[in-house]
Amino acid sequence: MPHFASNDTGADGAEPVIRVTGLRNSFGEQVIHEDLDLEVRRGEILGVVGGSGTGKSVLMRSIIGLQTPDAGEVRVFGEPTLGRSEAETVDIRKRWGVLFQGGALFSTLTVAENVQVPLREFYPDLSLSLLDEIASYKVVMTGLPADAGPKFPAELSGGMKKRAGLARALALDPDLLFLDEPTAGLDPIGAAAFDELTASLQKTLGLTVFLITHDLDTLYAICDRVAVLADRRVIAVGTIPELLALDHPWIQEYFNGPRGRAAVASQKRAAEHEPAAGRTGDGATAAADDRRLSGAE
Ligand SMILES: Nc1ncnc2c1ncn2[C@@H]1O[C@H](COP(=O)(O)OP(=O)(O)OP(=O)(O)O)[C@@H](O)[C@H]1O
Repeated sequence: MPHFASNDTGADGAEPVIRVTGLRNSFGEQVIHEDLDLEVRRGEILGVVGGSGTGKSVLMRSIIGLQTPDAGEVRVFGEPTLGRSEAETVDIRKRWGVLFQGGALFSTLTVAENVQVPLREFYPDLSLSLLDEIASYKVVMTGLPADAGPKFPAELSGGMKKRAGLARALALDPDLLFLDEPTAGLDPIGAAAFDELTASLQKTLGLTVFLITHDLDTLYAICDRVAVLADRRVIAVGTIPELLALDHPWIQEYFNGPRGRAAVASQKRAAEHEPAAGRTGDGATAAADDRRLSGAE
């Protein structure tokens, strides 16, 4: 069950899990974010979109403390995270998991050892047998075959690597999950399977998910709301119908362009023909998806 600090639930019970206010990031002369605000609500999957280089990953890195902004405030679970030491934020960092772009697995470690990295970092006294047990559980939870644990990343397909990265992100039973372009590089069937896994885990584990993506199918299939980055800030946040009602050229081009129309058509087909196996399914097809993933990549 997600747990929250006493001060992170407002009077309406909807205090955001992440609140970014007035964020500014720059690299030399290049200003990436200026006065950026964003809130991520408890229990939602928030998709984060924007053109290449608009600063989606830098935003995520600012939230998780890998990038020090020039200005602004970041609160996670109601606690400020900027300007605080690793020791001061350890209780917050334990409560999130991150799947970096490309999986970012350590190539010299097995899948099981990769999953154990955050466990060893935050719980150095865990016994080897418990580490193994938790890793095995997380591997299976993400739809990988049980024998994937002793394998090295180089022995895995692209889809399996993503699942291994997800297993590592879930190692600490987080409340909050960051996914940076999780379906990039996957074929459409593998991407659909990964979306379904994300939605299923989000629901089962009660996760809040911050999901950076370029994949319109993912947005339509599993995101509750979408935040749009442009002009150095978040220009809009809302459901896709809410965004479509806005008269912003990038938003209109993005959602109503050929790829956007194809994503809508694909959603309609899935709803008409395969309601249980569409990209918002309940995970019942995970085994079949996994077989396809393994075979397809
Ligand atoms: N460590 C860094 N040093 C200098 N510039 C950086 C650094 N990290 C990111 N940038 C620059 O910041 C900008 C935003 O990068 P970021 O990776 O956040 O974009 P993005 O929106 O995630 O892009 P994409 O969709 O292509 O992944 C880019 O112009 C990038 O070159």
